[in-house]
Amino acid sequence: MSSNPTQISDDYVSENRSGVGGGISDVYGEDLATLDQLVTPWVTSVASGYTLMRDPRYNKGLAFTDKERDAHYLTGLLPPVILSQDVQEKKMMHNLRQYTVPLHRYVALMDLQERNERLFYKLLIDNVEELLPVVYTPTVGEACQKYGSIFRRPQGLYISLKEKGKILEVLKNWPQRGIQVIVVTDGERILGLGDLGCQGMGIPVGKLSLYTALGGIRPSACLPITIDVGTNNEKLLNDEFYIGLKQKRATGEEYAEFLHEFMCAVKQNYGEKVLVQFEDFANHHAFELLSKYCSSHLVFNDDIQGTASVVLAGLIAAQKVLGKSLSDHTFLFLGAGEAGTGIAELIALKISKETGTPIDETRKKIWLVDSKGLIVSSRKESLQHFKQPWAHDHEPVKELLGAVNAIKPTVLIGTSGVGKTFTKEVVEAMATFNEKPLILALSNPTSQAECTAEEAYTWTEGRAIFASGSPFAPVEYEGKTFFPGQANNCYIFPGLGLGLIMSGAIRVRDDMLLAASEALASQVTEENFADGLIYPPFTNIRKISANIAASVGAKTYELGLASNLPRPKDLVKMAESCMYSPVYRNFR
Ligand SMILES: NC(=O)C1=CN([C@@H]2O[C@H](COP(=O)(O)OP(=O)(O)OC[C@H]3O[C@@H](n4cnc5c(N)ncnc54)[C@H](OP(=O)(O)O)[C@@H]3O)[C@@H](O)[C@H]2O)C=CC1
Ligand SMILES: CC(=O)C(=O)O
Ligand SMILES: [Mg+2]
Repeated sequence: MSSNPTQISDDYVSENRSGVGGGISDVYGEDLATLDQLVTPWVTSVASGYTLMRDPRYNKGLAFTDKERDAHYLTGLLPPVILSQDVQEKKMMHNLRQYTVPLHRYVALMDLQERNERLFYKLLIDNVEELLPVVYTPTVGEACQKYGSIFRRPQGLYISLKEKGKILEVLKNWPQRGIQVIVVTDGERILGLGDLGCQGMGIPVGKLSLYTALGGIRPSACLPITIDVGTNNEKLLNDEFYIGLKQKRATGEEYAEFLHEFMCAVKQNYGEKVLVQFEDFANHHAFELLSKYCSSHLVFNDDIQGTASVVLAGLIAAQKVLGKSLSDHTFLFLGAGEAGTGIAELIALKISKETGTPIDETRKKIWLVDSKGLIVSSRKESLQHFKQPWAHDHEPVKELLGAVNAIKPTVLIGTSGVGKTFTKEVVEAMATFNEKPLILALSNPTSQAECTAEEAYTWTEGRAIFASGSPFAPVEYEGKTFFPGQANNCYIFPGLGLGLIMSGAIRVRDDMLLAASEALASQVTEENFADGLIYPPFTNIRKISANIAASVGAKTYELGLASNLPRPKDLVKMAESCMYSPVYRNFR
């Protein structure tokens, strides 16, 4: 073999391409690359000493034992004390609690994730109720808004228009190979905060940390991606610290072609079974992307489908408190976009399956209001396609209050992204014709919630059943404590993803979402109901996720869409055994 490295590389490629590989296939797919396609030269080495301490996957900080310090050239690089992971956790939680500004906690947690991954996940798992609002909504929203200035080390993969024609190569730059879940955004509708362009990266990073902490997916199998096609946010375009492309968003053919290149590259690089979760795309792309790729890829839109599944779960659970079946309700939504119409459609499907009524009929119990008022048949021609099934016969109504008084809903759901829209009059109206009005203020972050928990309870004199997208603290009203629930898709996507992965699913179907809803609803206990909750607390979320995964897995096998055969007998056990544990490993 030549000593010229280029020559070696060429020999290697041509040898492999000729198929003389000793029967061993190239798992990285580089055999399939054309000769003129550039490949990344991967090197695998054993980390020790300083490099080991700087690798977040293996770093244990002061928890390295004397034996490990000796064997891995760490002696002297650390102070002499040896701390257990539990003591490290206690210390880190103590440090975090010193910060009074939530964003400072966020930055400290991101630093920890980059320094010591296992400790980060142990903290998150053991203190989920306390830390969820930091790594996720509401704080992640503020983090995205200020991403340019808090940005230290890049996380995730940035794919911008500059990489057009080379997306496959960019994917190959990511250091991990066995990717199982990708969360991708183009940053155009970040929570209810609008277009944050490239700074939306906080969302895929946060969602994937929940895939690991709540659903047990290995961190190395998770890939956060931000597609940067520009931004229409003038403030960002004029910000000298903005981290993304300073140009207006690509649209039309240019956008579609770029996304198509991305989806093809993902499948080529990671195969058929990688789950792609679309997150926080604007609705003018979200519905189209989902319908375009749902029959060729394992794709899932969290805002449309995950939100639908979590809300349906709450409604199924609420049947016990309200003594009413789903078909007895009348639903009114403020907001007719991804979340609103996604939820509406899954409710209609569930009622249709339960009662045997055609879905066109079950839709008639569901009404939606958008920025122009109640969606009614006289508006049909001018409506976006995802709103059209909800255009029922009714005279036009401009305002929410008018719609509430006209429709008299039993359930009011906010998915508008606009805060304070469930006014006192609206909530009081709900309380006049419902003994127990069910009010869901789903918009995130907290600043965009349609009403607060306190408002919901006081304006209904303590009769509301309330849940919100971002968490609210318990409320004292007339000597009684009310516990607001959190209706957020993070109850669903980690368990759903685990179920899809463990069964080797190749497609996502509505029946899997329904299975996830039933599984989540079945986890609400009598004690939770007594507290006024329609969702179980997050403290047991890994157990909940295992149950959701088992139900989704069972449905995947039933539908013939599972590729991990034969089907394991006990799917809950299977799910639990698949889950990542953040406990430190011992090094030889
Ligand atoms: N809790 C959870 O798990 C989730 C919460 N969400 C939250 O839901 C919100 C909406 O998300 P999404 O559905 O994706 O967004 P979309 O942009 O797809 O939809 C927003 C909808 O709200 C309507 N709207 C906007 N302003 C008003 C207003 N002043 N009065 C009445 N309607 C209005 C829009 O009307 P028009 O069509 O006329 O423009 C549109 O129909 C966001 O805040 C998001 O964070 C989303 C997913 C999950
Ligand atoms: C929770 C979520 O996905 C959203 O607000 O967009
Ligand atoms: Mg979202």
